[in-house]
Amino acid sequence: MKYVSTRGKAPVHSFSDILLAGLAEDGGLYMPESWPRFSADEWRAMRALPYPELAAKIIAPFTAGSIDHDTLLGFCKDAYSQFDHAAIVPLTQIEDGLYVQELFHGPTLAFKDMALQLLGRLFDHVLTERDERVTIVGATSGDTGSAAIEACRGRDRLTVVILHPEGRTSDVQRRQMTTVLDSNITNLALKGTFDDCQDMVKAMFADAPFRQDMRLSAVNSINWARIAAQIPYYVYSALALGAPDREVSFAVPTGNFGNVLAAWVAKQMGLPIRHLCVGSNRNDILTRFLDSNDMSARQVVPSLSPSMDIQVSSNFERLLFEFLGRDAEACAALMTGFRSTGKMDVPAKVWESIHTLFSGLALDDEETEAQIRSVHQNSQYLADPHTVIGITAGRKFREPGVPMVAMATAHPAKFPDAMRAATGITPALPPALADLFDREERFRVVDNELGNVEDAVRSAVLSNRS
Ligand SMILES: Cc1ncc(COP(=O)(O)O)c(C=O)c1O
Ligand SMILES: N[C@@H](CCOP(=O)(O)O)C(=O)O
Repeated sequence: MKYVSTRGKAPVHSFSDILLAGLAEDGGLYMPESWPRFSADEWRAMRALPYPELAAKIIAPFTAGSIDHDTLLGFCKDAYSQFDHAAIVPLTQIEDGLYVQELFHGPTLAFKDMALQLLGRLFDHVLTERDERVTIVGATSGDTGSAAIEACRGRDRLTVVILHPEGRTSDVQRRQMTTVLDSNITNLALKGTFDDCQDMVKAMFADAPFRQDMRLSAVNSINWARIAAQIPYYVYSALALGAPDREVSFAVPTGNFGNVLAAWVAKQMGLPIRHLCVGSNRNDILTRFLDSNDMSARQVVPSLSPSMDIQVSSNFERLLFEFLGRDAEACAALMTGFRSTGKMDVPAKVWESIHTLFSGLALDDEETEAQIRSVHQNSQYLADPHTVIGITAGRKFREPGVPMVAMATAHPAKFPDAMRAATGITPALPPALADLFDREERFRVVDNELGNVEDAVRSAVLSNRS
């Protein structure tokens, strides 16, 4: 498979190249040149596959030409071997027509493990083949950071620098990152929001000499490999609920738009997905856009679902590119305009076709807390503050005869204060994390200033190599 940039001014690359590059040189995001498709018979034949085999089948067309199927299968088996549920991504019915699919059975208790456990292995493989090293710079609002750290710790071809917004993650989320003391891991607490962290990562990529010198790479969902590895769980639940002989809808709590984008890709690949419902907190730019074509960024406000405290959703660019008929020039113009004005005028026709497939629902903190309580009381299901937003969106948009699957993106133990306030229950951390609050923490607070952050990245690389 070859990959093109959404801004049309970067060279076409192979999977291995874009895995290491992360972001395209023209500031755009990589997209596959074409969509692989499976026939109804091919989907049916996948119904009996264990999750790692299903994952390898779905991801293989995207790695074709770079990584062969058997090698990929080995990585998938290994990546999902340490998940704490036999089904890896178990599906539970909580109401009539409404299901929850749990994506948090990996080592760091959030859906990010689904892709990052695989990415760590892919990075190692490609870097060993090429005898190279890279520096991963990542931005996190709480979950990507720990999943990336866990997947990459101790890998000597990788130096990892993660930026989190100071004081804006839960304590559990912060400690899951800052208590990992391996020499290839550095945590920076940026004085700012997640959007500032993500902007900082993009600014480092835009500094061509620095990018080259440090051999920068990415673990956020700007890296296409993240999206590819998030597709299989949609296939898994759709097949379990009757696809390809029945349509299925999904409800996804959304921030950077990477998770729901993977569902949309599954539809491009021929999976009969009827409707995609997006849930957000008060940082509701995406749901405002879906409701009324209002794509205007506001100040990021802290919420009970900190991982979704995001206003600039990177992966929206990929959707836009596709709905603009892959017109890279138009896409680049809209994205640069958005960057400079904080507002995007999406052509009405484009908005209408997106709106036909996607719907959005935003909940404020009070509603989120009330929904956690009500789902627990009515269905005996303990949903974390992100998951419950997806469940509520799914409930609103479900249609008779079409199963609605809400994605459970994080374990409730990551947000003990919110869970206790809503239900009186403090979910326990699993045994592997039971001593999290006794562990030593290491991180540096940095100003939101490019030079400072680049210096910190440089010294992380030097100290990891010495
Ligand atoms: C727990 C949780 N739920 C939902 C989201 C939103 O997912 P996405 O950014 O892929 O839209 C995130 C962060 O990305 C998350 O960590
Ligand atoms: N919610 C994320 C933010 C980054 O999203 P990503 O999927 O692009 O890595 C987080 O928890 O860090």
